[in-house]
Amino acid sequence: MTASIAFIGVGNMARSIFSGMLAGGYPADKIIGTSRTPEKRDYYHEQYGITMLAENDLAVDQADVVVLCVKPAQMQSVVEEFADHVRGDQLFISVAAGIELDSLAYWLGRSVAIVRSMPNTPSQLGAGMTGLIANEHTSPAQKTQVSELFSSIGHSVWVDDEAHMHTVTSLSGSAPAYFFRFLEAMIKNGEQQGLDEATCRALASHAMFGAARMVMELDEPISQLRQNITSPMGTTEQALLSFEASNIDKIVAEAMMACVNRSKEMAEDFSAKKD
Ligand SMILES: NC(=O)C1=CN([C@@H]2O[C@H](COP(=O)(O)OP(=O)(O)OC[C@H]3O[C@@H](n4cnc5c(N)ncnc54)[C@H](OP(=O)(O)O)[C@@H]3O)[C@@H](O)[C@H]2O)C=CC1
Ligand SMILES: O=C(O)[C@@H]1CCC=N1
Repeated sequence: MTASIAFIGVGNMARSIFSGMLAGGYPADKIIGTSRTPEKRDYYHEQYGITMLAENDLAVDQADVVVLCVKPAQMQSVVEEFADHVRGDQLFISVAAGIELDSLAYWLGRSVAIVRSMPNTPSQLGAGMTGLIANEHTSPAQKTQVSELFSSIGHSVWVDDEAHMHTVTSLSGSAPAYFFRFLEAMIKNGEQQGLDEATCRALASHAMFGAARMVMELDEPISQLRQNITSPMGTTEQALLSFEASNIDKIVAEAMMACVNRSKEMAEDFSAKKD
């Protein structure tokens, strides 16, 4: 039987997940979303055909699976408000950065299956990547259910140590934004060289897409794929030398560690253990 799934907080990430699910054939009448904003409720209902509710507790009452999609700072108050409605047979999935399984369990107030996930927005195109970790109350069947859900909108990996979720955030959750920023810089320079924005966008994004496909589909070291483009005394070599002169490894490592450190800070700031 198809599970009823409630998304608590319909924003960018929830929309990315359920629109990917709908595109993959998940029935709209099995998806519930919540929002405090009447216009958003009307819009999402009309646009996607899903049920939209103002009350989180009513959504929880009707759901087999509850996906927690509010901002980390809002998670405690949102969860505590509906905690009285939680049933032991439900499965909770959080997408929030930094929020730990123990904190979620504490706020939910009972022994229940909880999966912490770190998805990303390409999920809306079925091209997502999600890191997952489950608490001790999650059964193998529930883990399979979660794998199937995230596989329907892309790929997923389970990690065995919750600390690795910070790394997952820096490698895939936040990473689409790094690549958007890189593309923005490339397009800006292409325009400065005289090409129009649309042409620059097409050229650079297809280069990024093709490169990503080569990495995923060819069984070759990435360094080899790079060298195959880099003719001695050619153009690519000059571009790469420029990156090295700016110490690209250091730039990227600093950005990723800034992401990881913020994720750790959020875990500390929004931990139930601080109550
Ligand atoms: N964006 C991304 O790429 C990723 C985000 N995440 C995680 O996803 C979560 C959501 O992020 P994102 O989607 O970007 O944020 P958004 O601000 O886009 O979405 C959060 C939504 O929560 C709703 N909300 C807030 N309070 C309540 C409430 N009491 N009841 C019901 N709904 C509520 C808001 O809608 P309204 O005000 O209308 O109620 C808002 O649209 C975060 O925890 C983030 O860490 C994880 C991976 C990637
Ligand atoms: O920026 C954030 O905090 C969220 C988590 C990963 C992507 N967006």
